[in-house]
Amino acid sequence: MKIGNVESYMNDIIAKEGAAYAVLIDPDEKNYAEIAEKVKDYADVIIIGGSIGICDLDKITKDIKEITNLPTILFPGNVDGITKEADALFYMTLMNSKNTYWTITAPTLGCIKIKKEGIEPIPMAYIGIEPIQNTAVGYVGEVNAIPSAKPEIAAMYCLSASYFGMRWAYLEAGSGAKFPVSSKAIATAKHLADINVIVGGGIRDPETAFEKVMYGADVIVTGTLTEQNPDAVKEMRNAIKKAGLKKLEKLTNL
Ligand SMILES: CC(C)=CCC/C(C)=C/CC/C(C)=C/CC/C(C)=C/COP(=O)(O)OP(=O)(O)O
Ligand SMILES: O=P(O)(O)OC[C@@H](O)CO
Ligand SMILES: [Mg+2]
Repeated sequence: MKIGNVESYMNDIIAKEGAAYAVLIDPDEKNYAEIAEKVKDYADVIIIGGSIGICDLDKITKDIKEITNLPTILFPGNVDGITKEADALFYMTLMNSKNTYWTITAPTLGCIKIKKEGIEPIPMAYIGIEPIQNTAVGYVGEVNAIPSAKPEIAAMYCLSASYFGMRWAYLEAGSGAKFPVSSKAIATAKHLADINVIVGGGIRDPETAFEKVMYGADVIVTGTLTEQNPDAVKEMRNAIKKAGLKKLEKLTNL
């Protein structure tokens, strides 16, 4: 399967800047247009999705695209999270769900529409990490949460995902998580698996974002922070890019 434009764009940013910044906009958020306006100059991509969504996704996605002029990637909470207005979609399997609906059936039920609408699928292993069990995604996705004290289990899922041919793994603590995915889990995953690692859930300040990138995160996602305070996006971007370049320097000086 060939790599599409949005995925190549993300790979280029990661190669040149060491890390990319994805702002999650929940289409259920009433002030999505205001958020889009405020983040457009600082996010690299906008990911659009909600874990319990009843909204006019076509219009909202079109509006966000027009306002930001950034690549939009769907982050579907179910088969109703697909719209032709988006540039790409995380074709995701919730790898450690107890219910096969979330590991294989939901994406499969969506794949023909994704093909028909010409949306670029980005294969992604979506991996739920403690404290995801206390968040909407953990509940809806019936996740068998990986203990935060067991980074090697998270890393094992990333290696497995890479052997399944996935190019992206999303270590997810859950939207609004009390604490983010551990840096040890990120570093262990990057050490073990040749896969791009997205980290999201509970990242509320630039210092945390900086640390997660230094430990290996290729993409940082913020949703709650930038929904509540879109202006935070500027210092988040600065921290992510500063860490990204530092990480690249370290790698080239090996
Ligand atoms: C690829 C296709 C068509 C479907 C995949 C469907 C799968 C596997 C979904 C995984 C389970 C799930 C509920 C994912 C939701 C991901 C998401 C949009 C998280 C963000 O949720 P928020 O809306 O920010 O959380 P709150 O509801 O707490 O605000
Ligand atoms: O809302 P936050 O906690 O930033 O989490 C973002 C994303 O990982 C949610 O799926
Ligand atoms: Mg939400």
